[in-house]
Amino acid sequence: MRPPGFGCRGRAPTVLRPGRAGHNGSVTSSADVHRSGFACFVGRPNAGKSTLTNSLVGSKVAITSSKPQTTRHAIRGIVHRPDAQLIIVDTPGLHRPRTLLGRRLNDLVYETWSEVDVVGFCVPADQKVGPGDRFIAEQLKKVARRTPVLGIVTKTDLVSKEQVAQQLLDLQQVMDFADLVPVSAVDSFQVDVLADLLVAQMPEGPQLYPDGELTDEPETTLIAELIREAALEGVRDELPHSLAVTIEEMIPREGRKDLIDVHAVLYIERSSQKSIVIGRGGERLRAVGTQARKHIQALLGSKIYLDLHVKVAKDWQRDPKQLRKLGF
Ligand SMILES: Nc1nc2c(ncn2[C@@H]2O[C@H](COP(=O)(O)OP(=O)(O)OP(=O)(O)O)[C@@H](O)[C@H]2O)c(=O)[nH]1
Repeated sequence: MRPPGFGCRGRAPTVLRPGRAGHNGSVTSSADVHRSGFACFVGRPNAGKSTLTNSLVGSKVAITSSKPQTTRHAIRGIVHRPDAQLIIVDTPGLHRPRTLLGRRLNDLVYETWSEVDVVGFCVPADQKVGPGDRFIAEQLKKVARRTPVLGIVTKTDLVSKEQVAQQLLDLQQVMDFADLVPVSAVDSFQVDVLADLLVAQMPEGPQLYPDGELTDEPETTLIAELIREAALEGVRDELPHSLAVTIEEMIPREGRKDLIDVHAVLYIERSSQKSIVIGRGGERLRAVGTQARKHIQALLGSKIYLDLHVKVAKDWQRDPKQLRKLGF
């Protein structure tokens, strides 16, 4: 269920910024104001958007991986602060679509941009600002009149201070930003500053989610994503895009209060991919299960038995019926 306000841009136009003069000339201190709203991060695949979301939220809600285009769902992380509630929508990396899945992912990105209060454009510090970034900037300019865009240089821990400064200058060339900020999610450098900048763009508003809630994604979606994340580790280039995970069943074990049975299916596109996912004597699949189980148990706060099956859904990325079945 969407909380009130999401997707509604018709909110009070006069938003008092903390410490800034309002229309009546009075200065509003941040202590007087509670803000709430939505933010999303955009950027090339692998720019560090999911990791930044997790760092801001302080918990693993979006899956991260060194494989590009890992994120497929608009998972929202929620940042709770005394003065604000910031809901972060994690979008897939924008790219030139080659398949039906690719086009659907891009549509999801554009839809999200028009619904949020602020967009953070992420560019990694260790890669030159390039055609991919300029492509995104061109698309962002279309929404920038309505939605403020922050320029975020990510992964600053990977380069020198001088390179960070140069990257900020280079990023500034591609479009006008409401603000520019360098961050590192890995060593938490300036993540709090970024949170302040995002919150400053939120309208005044009440808390939209209860205290302690970190995401409104269904638990099964998070669990499926954790399994996919584990399965992505160490697989070769073309396979990541062929993997999809569904949770078929999740039930408490009869007579056991402390154990949940989770039955999941890992889909691939071709039977030739089966041996890669399963590994010799089932070795790889077992390792995937062990890693996923660890994260799922942490998420649920309960022991689980994870039953993983591998099935072939032939060319599912190009088949509308199968895409629907897999939740896209
Ligand atoms: N050193 C360093 N690595 C980072 C940082 N943030 C992310 N990474 C790494 O960069 C890779 C990509 O990070 P993600 O957060 O998955 O990137 P993403 O932009 O969400 O990627 P997509 O889902 O493909 O769009 C992972 O290997 C992360 O561990 C950072 O601040 N410092």
